[in-house]
Amino acid sequence: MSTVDGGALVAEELRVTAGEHVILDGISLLAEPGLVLAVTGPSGAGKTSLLWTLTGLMRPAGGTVTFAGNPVGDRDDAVAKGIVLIPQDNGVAASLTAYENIQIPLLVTGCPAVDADERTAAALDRLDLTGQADQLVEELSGGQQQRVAIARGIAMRGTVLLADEVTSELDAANREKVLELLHAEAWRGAAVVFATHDPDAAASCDRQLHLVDGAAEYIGR
Ligand SMILES: Nc1ncnc2c1ncn2[C@@H]1O[C@H](COP(=O)(O)OP(=O)(O)OP(=O)(O)O)[C@@H](O)[C@H]1O
Repeated sequence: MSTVDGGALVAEELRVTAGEHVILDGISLLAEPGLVLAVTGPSGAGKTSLLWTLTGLMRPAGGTVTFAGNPVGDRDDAVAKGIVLIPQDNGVAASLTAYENIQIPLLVTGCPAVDADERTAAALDRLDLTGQADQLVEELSGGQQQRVAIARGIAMRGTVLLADEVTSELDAANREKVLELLHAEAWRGAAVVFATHDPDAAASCDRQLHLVDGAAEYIGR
């Protein structure tokens, strides 16, 4: 398994708005390499908005996001810094195969073809999807599609992995497997942030940032 020379992802005093609506106010976050940070909170608490802000998809109205001490700008800048997002809606292309959904982003980000093939096969294997490699994503179940999205995110081998509700459609066995994979990503050296509704899943993480009414508190060490 390759490792990354990761830095910390740090958000300070984030204020995130949508028009007049204040989604997050004064949120600070530390995601350290080697650890899995759970972001919890009720539906609408702002978990997705927080992850989108960390990866440059939403621009904060106030506050800062830095990686390894350098400001995170737009999405392209976040990608260049190795900040990988597995989105809540999976974001997989229905008309491509499972294999293509993982391989193409690797090729687009400059991974040599031989390495892309090796990483794609390995990621499919880790999610028990080798048998579905050549199936179109639209032919897969919701849980299988979610696992393709996770395989794609893991194959990117990011410095930071932001995983948004990635166990919501999985059975208990697959949920356990995915939690193990998130911890394996941290052991590889990534800083992992996992947004979840699931208290048991959150309890398995190293630390928990709980969002309520746009504010946050840390639970755990
Ligand atoms: N583009 C937007 N325009 C207006 N309101 C928005 C926008 N994006 C998010 N919101 C609002 O911000 C709040 C937080 O939404 P967000 O999706 O971040 O919450 P969440 O904690 O991820 O919720 P869930 O657990 O249901 O996915 C919600 O009230 C939502 O309606």
